[in-house]
Amino acid sequence: MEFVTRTGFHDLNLASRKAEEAALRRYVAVAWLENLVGPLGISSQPSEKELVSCLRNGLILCNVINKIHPGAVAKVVESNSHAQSLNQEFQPPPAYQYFENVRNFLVAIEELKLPAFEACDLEPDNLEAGSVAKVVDCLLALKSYHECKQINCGNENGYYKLTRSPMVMHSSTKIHLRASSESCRQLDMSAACAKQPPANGEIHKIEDTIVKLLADYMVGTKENIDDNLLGSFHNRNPDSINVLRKMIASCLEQQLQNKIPELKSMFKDFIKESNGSAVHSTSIPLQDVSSFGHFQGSRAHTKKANNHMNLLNMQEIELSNLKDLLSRTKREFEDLQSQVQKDLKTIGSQVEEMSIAAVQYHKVVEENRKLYNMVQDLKGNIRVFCRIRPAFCAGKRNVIDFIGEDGSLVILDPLKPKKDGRKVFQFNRVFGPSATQDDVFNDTQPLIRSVMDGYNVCIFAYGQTGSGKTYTMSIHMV
Ligand SMILES: Nc1ncnc2c1ncn2[C@@H]1O[C@H](COP(=O)(O)OP(=O)(O)OP(=O)(O)O)[C@@H](O)[C@H]1O
Repeated sequence: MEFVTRTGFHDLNLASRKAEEAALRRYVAVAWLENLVGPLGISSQPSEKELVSCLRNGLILCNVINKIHPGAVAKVVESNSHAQSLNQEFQPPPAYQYFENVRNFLVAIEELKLPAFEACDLEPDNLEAGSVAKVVDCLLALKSYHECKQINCGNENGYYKLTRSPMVMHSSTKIHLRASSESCRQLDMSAACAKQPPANGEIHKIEDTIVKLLADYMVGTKENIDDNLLGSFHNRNPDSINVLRKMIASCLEQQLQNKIPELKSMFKDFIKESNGSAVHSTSIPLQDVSSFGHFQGSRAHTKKANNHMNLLNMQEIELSNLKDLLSRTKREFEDLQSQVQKDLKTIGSQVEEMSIAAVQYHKVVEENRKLYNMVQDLKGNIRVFCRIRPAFCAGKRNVIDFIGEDGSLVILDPLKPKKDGRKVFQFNRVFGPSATQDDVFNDTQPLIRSVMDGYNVCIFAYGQTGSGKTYTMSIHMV
């Protein structure tokens, strides 16, 4: 039950452990390459970039595979500066070498059914997470293939083990997956495995899948397993099955998190939201195979929760915007209110001033009216005007002797002697034959205003027939 005690994948040092393991694998690969093709011109413990720069031109790769499998790469594009480039690790090789040699190497690797990588994984300036690991995997697989080939004395169909961890090689209890026992299923990554189909039936397929995952996990995490475990699994031993469950669940979780890096942060957020406290995502117990379903469900739930959180955040932002708008509107409304009150006050004072002015105006008007009528009175309550009609016959004698501005009128009777024939009359005003209707109206108009002011006024005309009474009293429209 050593596995159970070593399944601490969730501790926070997982990343450093992985980096350490990757570095060890890289050193083993470099040591093997140097052993095979001589000094590479890099340190025995190179960085990822150093290793990739060294392998980038493809010469070393082609030489290695040709040593293991002569003729695997028929034509290696040599460079004059090959030796030099080996020593100068960062000198970029010509592009055609890079592409041709690396491409030929990868074709040969695929023909040997070994795990390959992509040409772009050898780009030292664009190293992606896991790209160098793929290169190292390929080299170690080639190494295993080589060792297997040596053990089987050139029998290319012999099985070889894909070493994932250098520590496995040094382990005293390393797995012998190559065992040909009938009771144990063989874990074979080579073409030979493909040539040996698994046992018939669905159950065997599932078993194969589980065993592959198990082995992958065990090798990858430096765990080990005794030969009895697979047998126990076949015998439905509950303990063994439980161990397998835990390992597979953990393995799947790890692989998922590696493939979907953002899953970790999503898990963190989800757990924070759910529990209200920060819990590391790797602390989520995935105890059995069914946990994977739960994990997937949790992922969907996390996505949903994230969507809800985003929605909630957006609504909170909108709410705060609305609050700001409301407070701004309130302030504007208050400003408007105070402004309106000020305006009302101003208008009130203006109205008050106007009403005072109006009262004063009325007083003045009243006073003016009184004074006006007083003037009318002083002019005389009874006024007598005399209007002389123009003569109709030109040949008739004129009896008007004199018309004074002060209202005096002198008449001369031609039939009587001069002294007796002269008659003098006094009126308020005398309108001569040439006076117009307007002249008469101008003198009458003030009386009409007195009528409007409430005074009684009477205007009448007196005279003999045809003297012009109706004509004078009528309004003459010009
Ligand atoms: N100032 C004047 N200028 C020109 N024509 C006048 C004037 N006054 C009166 N007449 C004319 O004299 C004529 C007689 O005038 P009017 O009818 O007004 O007289 P009357 O005094 O009213 O007569 P009655 O007493 O018979 O009614 C009219 O044809 C009128 O047009």
